[in-house]
Amino acid sequence: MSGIKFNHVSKYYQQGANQVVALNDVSLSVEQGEFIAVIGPSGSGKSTFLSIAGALLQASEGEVNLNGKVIGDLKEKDLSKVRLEEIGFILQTSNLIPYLNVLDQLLVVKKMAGKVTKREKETAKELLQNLGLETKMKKLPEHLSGGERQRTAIARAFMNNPSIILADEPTASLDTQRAHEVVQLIAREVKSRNKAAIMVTHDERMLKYCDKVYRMEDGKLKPTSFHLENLK
Ligand SMILES: Nc1ncnc2c1ncn2[C@@H]1O[C@H](COP(=O)(O)OP(=O)(O)OP(=O)(O)O)[C@@H](O)[C@H]1O
Repeated sequence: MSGIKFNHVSKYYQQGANQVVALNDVSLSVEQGEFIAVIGPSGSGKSTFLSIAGALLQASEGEVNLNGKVIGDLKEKDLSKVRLEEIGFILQTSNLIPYLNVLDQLLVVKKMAGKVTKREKETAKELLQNLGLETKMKKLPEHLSGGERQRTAIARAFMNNPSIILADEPTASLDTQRAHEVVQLIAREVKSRNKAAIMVTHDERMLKYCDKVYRMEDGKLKPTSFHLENLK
């Protein structure tokens, strides 16, 4: 199978003598070509959920399947490979490297792994062009607007053509117009290239771009009664 599947996943944290139940028996499947949103109050378990989906954190119980691989069965080396090759992370702040220009932000991982091929450079340029950054390729992050920085981070997340996209509050630092643009870009990538995407958001205006909306409450994930059709 491709995409993400959570099968009765729970996560517990030990806090002194107490055990915090951050995820409580979560089951969910996100198929290729599907864009889902997770909303919910602070502390409800959204970050924990996304970290487990991104193989950054292991579940305490249950099984997580990413593109047919059971994450709990993989060694750290294989987990790193999955993160690098199969998952594109888009975070709240763009986390760009201050001394690299926009083009190099996309190529830095390739550079570290060896030599950047002509083809890879072309791919990076095409991506930046698609995201409206063609005139910004040689600019450093400090000379970009918040929206341009976030679009650079998105281009970077798409660089490896990951089949899974995980976005944690991707619109938090953006104005309304940029926020819509950024989420539309994610939706477009999901639909045109058949990816599976999960977005954690507080921004209800962005839900209309998603296929399904779930609400996290006290570690439980439930489908919401948001009427997406009405939002469109
Ligand atoms: N490393 C940790 N150790 C102990 N408890 C933790 C840890 N990380 C999270 N928690 C607890 O687990 C619960 C879920 O936290 P989580 O960060 O997943 O929620 P969230 O919905 O992402 O919150 P927010 O919207 O504020 O980011 C909270 O009660 C939190 O205090």
